[in-house]
Amino acid sequence: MGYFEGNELEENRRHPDLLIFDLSCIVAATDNFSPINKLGQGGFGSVFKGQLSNGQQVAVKRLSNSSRQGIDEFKNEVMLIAKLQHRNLVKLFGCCIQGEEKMLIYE
Ligand SMILES: Nc1ncnc2c1ncn2[C@@H]1O[C@H](COP(=O)(O)OP(=O)(O)OP(=O)(O)O)[C@@H](O)[C@H]1O
Repeated sequence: MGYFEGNELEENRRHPDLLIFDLSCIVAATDNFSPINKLGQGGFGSVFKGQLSNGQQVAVKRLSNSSRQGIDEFKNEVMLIAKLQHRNLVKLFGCCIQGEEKMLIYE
């Protein structure tokens, strides 16, 4: 929770469905970011297909180390997308921030 403090924590409370995923859970879901599971590549980094232990299919957007995007931009994207829920947009399930790893978990 260290990254989500003050106003951000308040935002997080308004979006109780937004989950903070454990890195080990994402590693297991994507078979350690196996190239076989790669869905595509964006400006932010690679996107991987994954399956959570409960069977839920997810898309994991992994910030590449070479990306210039920092923790502030990452937090902005999480908070912004969380507010942009719409039937025509993929749902943001949550994020994972652990060490150098920053990821967005979408439907
Ligand atoms: N939720 C998802 N489900 C299935 N495939 C996805 C999903 N999100 C992204 N992808 C795949 O990954 C690719 C890259 O997605 P991403 O959103 O990172 O890139 P972008 O929006 O094209 O670029 P940028 O990050 O510069 O805005 C997409 O073109 C798509 O093929």
